[in-house]
Amino acid sequence: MLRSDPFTTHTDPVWRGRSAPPGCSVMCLRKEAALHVHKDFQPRVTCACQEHRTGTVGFKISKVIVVGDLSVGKTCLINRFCKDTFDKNYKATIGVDFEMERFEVLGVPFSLQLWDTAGQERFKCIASTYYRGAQAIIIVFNLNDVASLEHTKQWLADALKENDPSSVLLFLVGSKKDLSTPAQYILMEKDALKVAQEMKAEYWAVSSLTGENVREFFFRVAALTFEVNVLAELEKSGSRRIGDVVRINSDDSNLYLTASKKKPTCCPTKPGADLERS
Ligand SMILES: Nc1nc2c(ncn2[C@@H]2O[C@H](COP(=O)(O)OP(=O)(O)OP(=O)(O)O)[C@@H](O)[C@H]2O)c(=O)[nH]1
Repeated sequence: MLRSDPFTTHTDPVWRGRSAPPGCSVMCLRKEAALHVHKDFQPRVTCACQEHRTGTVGFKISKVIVVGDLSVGKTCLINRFCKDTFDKNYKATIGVDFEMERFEVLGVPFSLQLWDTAGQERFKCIASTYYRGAQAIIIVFNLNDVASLEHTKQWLADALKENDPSSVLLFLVGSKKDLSTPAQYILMEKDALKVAQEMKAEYWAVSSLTGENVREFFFRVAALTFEVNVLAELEKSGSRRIGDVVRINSDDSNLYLTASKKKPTCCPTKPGADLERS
């Protein structure tokens, strides 16, 4: 998320009512700001999970598509997260491929289906037939190739033709961070943030070679997608109960949260991990 002011409340549909965590004064999203770390799921969502009012969310598989120019590192990004592997040899994706990942968010099972799509022009028309029904779109560019950043707008436009722009979550991901010098990275980040702002996408910079930010990024995708699904379920069931925010402090930036420090008013606090891969 683009955060020009650390304490502003976001007004677009995804962020409405949620404040940026204190201390997050940077322009691009840092892992300290991640939802699952700071435990600022919307109160309605936390409460619904604790009261087992999440309907079919636990049985659902949410589709996430990964798009971007050829060779920007889409396959490597998914493989780093799902298999913890990295292949330095380039093998073009032909059409599409997908991986399933299971999580547990606030005690509720949740699955993501990560669709790796081909960046090569000749496979694009096959890949685009799989864009439909995505809950999140990840647009990848190479941090060392400015043209790949420029092309992200077209990738987004194509993906949005098949999806509802008002409800889909957007992520702009700069890849191959290990290949940038700090000075090069700062320059590219400036441009990337502008593009992310225009797209209303959350910006992340990752390296699949070193693994930097990869896990944090996908946990973030899972947490936000989960939250949107629970809210949709609550809308469907007409639930209007609002609970207090339950804040679970993690010792550091540890992703696995352990104990609740504050009890919500509407439901008992249940200690346990908030977001885990299973
Ligand atoms: N140094 C470095 N190289 C990377 C990184 N990610 C990917 N690569 C390399 O970049 C090349 C392309 O990676 P892929 O993941 O296959 O790219 P892709 O976007 O899936 O390509 P298409 O399938 O053609 O769309 C490979 O040689 C990878 O080893 C990274 O984080 N760091």
